Amino acid sequence: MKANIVILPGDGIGPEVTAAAVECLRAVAKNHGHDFQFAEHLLGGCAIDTEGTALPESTRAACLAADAVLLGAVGGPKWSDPKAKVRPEQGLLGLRATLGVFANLRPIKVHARAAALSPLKPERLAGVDILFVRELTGGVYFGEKTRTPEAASDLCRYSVIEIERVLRRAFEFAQARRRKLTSVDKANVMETSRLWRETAVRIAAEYPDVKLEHQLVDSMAMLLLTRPADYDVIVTENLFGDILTDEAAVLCGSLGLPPSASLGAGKVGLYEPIHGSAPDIVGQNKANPLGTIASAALLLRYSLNLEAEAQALEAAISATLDAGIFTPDLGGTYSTQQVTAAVLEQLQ
Ligand SMILES: NC(=O)C1=CN([C@@H]2O[C@H](COP(=O)(O)OP(=O)(O)OC[C@H]3O[C@@H](n4cnc5c(N)ncnc54)[C@H](O)[C@@H]3O)[C@@H](O)[C@H]2O)C=CC1
Ligand SMILES: CC(C)CC(=O)C(=O)O
Ligand SMILES: [Mg+2]
Repeated sequence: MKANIVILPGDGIGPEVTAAAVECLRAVAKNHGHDFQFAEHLLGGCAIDTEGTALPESTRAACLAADAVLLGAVGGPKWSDPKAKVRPEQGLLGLRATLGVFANLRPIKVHARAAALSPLKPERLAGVDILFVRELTGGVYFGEKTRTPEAASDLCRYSVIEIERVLRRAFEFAQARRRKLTSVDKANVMETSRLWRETAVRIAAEYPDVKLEHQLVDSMAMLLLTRPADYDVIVTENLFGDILTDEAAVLCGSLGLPPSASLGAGKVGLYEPIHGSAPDIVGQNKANPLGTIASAALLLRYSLNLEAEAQALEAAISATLDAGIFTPDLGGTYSTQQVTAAVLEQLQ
């Protein structure tokens, strides 16, 4: 098949990990007789430096016209002055809104050898397989912001439509998995959460085969570490999902491992690792590329409908971890390029 894939390396370790994923996608294309065309564009701090804006019009247009978009990460200390007028993260939020990708899938799978590096006891990690569905285009990240010398505010707003559409996605994923859905909110305090919970109860009637439960976000943060194997699909709003999924990465052994797929009603999906630009390790050939390579596997699955190819890439990642070929975040001594070479070898 022919596919046009936009690559947004971004900032920090973004270019290192996207280069690794592109190599893997090229290998998959070669092995299976596909024609993937890659086009790189600017997003984030690198775009601010050259274009004065975090999401240039040329990037926006290229993403809208693509079959799929693969992103590294944006941001870093160079662009983090609190008084800065434009910020790299605005570019990423703008891209998510432009593509309308309201459902951010963040699968948390535990690979036994990598998870041995987790601070959690191995018996707690046995059988962990969670799919987070994080609402991605609403809530406090997108609400009105105010600032005076004395005070600041960020509005958290959700419409019923925004809540319904992401809940339906989550129920559908739960139907195809173990038929349990945990909806996470802060309904004891927040009005948006009360609307979220009310909507979840109403939508649940459409999915009688799925068991719905509610969990407050603060206790969820604790349960994720004490009883992680109890969860199947977890659906939550934007900010809670951002925080809980970085916490859940601890179950995997490193923030460098979990991938993500952001999907909406439109044709273009956005794929990115869940981590940020890791300024502390940039340019050292130390970044774990597996979260981005696994995001490329999700791209094959959800945007290109190439399930066998997605599975082949996931199996190559798994075999690399089986062999203990770890970057330093997993306690290893292998470089980004050596880990990528090991995945490529597994793909042969
Ligand atoms: N999607 C995106 O583009 C995101 C961007 N950011 C931005 O990234 C910048 C840094 O944020 P932080 O809070 O430091 O979060 P971070 O996720 O960049 O890094 C947190 C820690 O995890 C490590 N880490 C992250 N990814 C890794 C990988 N692939 N391999 C090995 N180690 C890895 C880093 O070295 C660091 O010690 C900020 O400007 C932030 O706004 C943060 C999260 C998401
Ligand atoms: C806007 C991003 C920096 C938010 C984030 O941390 C994420 O999506 O994981
Ligand atoms: Mg995050």
